[in-house]
Formats: sequence, C-alpha cells, structure tokens
Amino acid sequence: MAPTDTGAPTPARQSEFAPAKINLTLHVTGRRADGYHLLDSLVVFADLGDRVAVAPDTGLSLTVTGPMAGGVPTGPDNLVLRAARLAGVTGAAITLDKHLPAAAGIGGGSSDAAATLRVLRDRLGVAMPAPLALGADVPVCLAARTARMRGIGENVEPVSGLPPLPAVLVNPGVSVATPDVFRRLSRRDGSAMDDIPAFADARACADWLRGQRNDLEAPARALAPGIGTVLTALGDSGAALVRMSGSGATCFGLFTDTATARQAAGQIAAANPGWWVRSTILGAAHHDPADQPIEL
Ligand SMILES: C[C@](O)(CO)[C@H](O)COP(=O)(O)OP(=O)(O)OC[C@H]1O[C@@H](n2ccc(N)nc2=O)[C@H](O)[C@@H]1O
Ligand SMILES: Nc1ncnc2c1ncn2[C@@H]1O[C@H](COP(=O)(O)OP(=O)(O)OP(=O)(O)O)[C@@H](O)[C@H]1O
Repeated sequence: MAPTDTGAPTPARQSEFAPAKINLTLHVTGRRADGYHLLDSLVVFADLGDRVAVAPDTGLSLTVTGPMAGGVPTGPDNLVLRAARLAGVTGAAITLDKHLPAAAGIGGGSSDAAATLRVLRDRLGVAMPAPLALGADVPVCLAARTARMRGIGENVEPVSGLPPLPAVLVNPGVSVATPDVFRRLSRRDGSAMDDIPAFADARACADWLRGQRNDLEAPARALAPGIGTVLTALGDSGAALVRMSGSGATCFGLFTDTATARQAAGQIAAANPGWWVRSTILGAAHHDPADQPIEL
C-alpha cells in the first residue's frame, strides 16, 4: 500500500462507515445507446450501514462478518475487493462488517465499494480511480451526502436544505436484480424531477416528495409482489410518505418525528418477524464521528 501523502507512518488499521443509500425519488428520463438509463434522483444517506476496515498486509484478502454477512460474496466479485483492485492495491487485509441486506435497493455493495475507496484515499493516501467503473451508484455513495444524481449516476450535485428525515426502512427478504427491474420498465422517457425547494420541516419535504416518483417501483412490484405488502404496512403505520428505494425491494416510510418512526418500526417488526425493519434518520450527513468530511 502507498504511504500517506504526509510521509507519516501508515496507521495499522483504518475503517470507514458505508451508509445505506436511499433514493427519495428516482425518475427514469431516457436511455443511452448502450442500454444504461438516464436518471434523475434525490439521494440521501441513513445513519445505519456497513463498515469497511483496511489493514496493510502482504496479499489482498477479504473477511465478511456481521448479521447480514450470509449470501454476500466473499471472493473477487465482492465490490470491496473490486474497489481495492481498481485502486491498484495488492496488499491489504479488508474486513467488511455487513449490516445492510444485499441486492436490496439501498446500495449495500455500492456503498461498501465507496467506503473502501474513501479509506484508501483519505486515510492511506492511495490515488482515487474513476468510481463509475464499479457501478452507477458508486459516485453518489462516494460523496455519501444528500445529492441530486443524474446521467447514469456519474453526475452528482450536492443538495442542501433538506431537514433530517425520521424514517423506517423495511425489506421483506426478497432480493430483486437491478437489471431485471430496468428491463421491465414500460416507458423510459419520464419527466425530470422538479427543482428541489428548501423545506421548513420533514412534513413539507414529504408533501413535496408526493409529487415526485420512483419509476422503478411498478416494475419491481410486478417482479416481487411482496413489495406492495411492505408499502401497505408502512402506510398503515402512520408514515407521511411511503416509497420504494432504488430498484427495491427495500421501501421507506418518512415520519414527522423520531418517536413515531421508532414506534412504527417496532410494530411492523413485531407483526412481520421475517422482515428487516430499522428506524433511522435520513439526510443528516454522516453520523459517524470517525469519518472525515467528504468533498465532492
Ligand atoms: C437503481 C439504482 O440503485 C438507483 O440509484 C442505480 O441506478 C443502480 O446502481 P448500481 O446497482 O450501481 O448499478 P450497476 O451495477 O452500474 O448496473 C446494474 C444494472 O442496472 C442497469 N442500470 C443501472 C444504472 C443505470 N443508470 N441504468 C441501468 O440500466 C443496467 O442493466 C446494469 O447492468
Ligand atoms: N459488498 C457487497 N455487499 C453486498 N452485495 C455485494 C457486495 N459485493 C458484491 N455484491 C453483489 O452485488 C449484488 C447487488 O448488491 P447490492 O447490495 O449492491 O444491491 P443493491 O442494494 O440493489 O444496489 P443498488 O441500490 O446500488 O442497486 C448482490 O447480489 C451481490 O451478489
């Protein structure tokens, strides 16, 4: 691994938080000749996520731990190892502590890849490769702050003026493959998202979001009808707005206060023991004191 820019000794083990990514909106506005879709999405990050730790070593290795480690690839396909290889790293022992469900529309793998690149760049002085090569969600996950994402994901513009949003995330345990969802779109030329105003509070934000869309919600629901059940449960729990994130199957409910969000999460979890249910705050930048501020 390269030494730090300052010439200081390379610290033994460095870690970064990989927060869950939530698409508050996801408008599909076109399609490129190569098949990738043009998007317009308001992206926020949660105060829950995975953690990537990197220690210098002679070879490149990955250990996956944590409550959601099951089913996550541990070999060269893991986005953490792909990120390290893309950055030219050949000697690092990486640990991925997995708390987010995989293939769930909340960018687990993309956020892990971005956290790997951040720890290599910010803590270990490794040059940053072009992140889009790892996936369309990786540039926004590298920023890890509220942003409007356009193009196929490469155009990331920071957004301020969003209040912290108390929320509940629910995944019914169904994984949905992103390409299958895009393939099922009935139209690919939707309108762009409206300009984003400043919001007085979470309710004002939820009211505005109601006029925007996730165009992947209908095709994902057709593939995984359980998504509809989750949206109904969130709506019944008193959420001010319910929507699916990304290509699903995770859905979110926005609440006007944290206590109500926590109560709703408890009720939904108790009634549906097989579901992954978490209350969180969206859009409040990083909640991890160990992290450095990220410049775009
Ligand atoms: C749905 C979102 O999560 C919204 O944030 C992202 O657009 C998907 O990001 P991602 O998982 O990092 O996506 P990638 O790994 O780059 O692409 C997976 C597949 O999704 C489709 N895909 C993805 C992004 C995009 N703008 N257009 C697409 O059509 C393509 O079929 C692609 O083969
Ligand atoms: N570190 C990782 N964590 C989770 N999945 C990974 C990881 N690395 C590779 N994968 C593979 O990537 C696939 C997609 O997982 P990921 O969690 O990134 O999906 P997603 O949440 O739908 O992403 P997005 O919101 O970016 O579409 C999984 O099926 C898994 O096989």
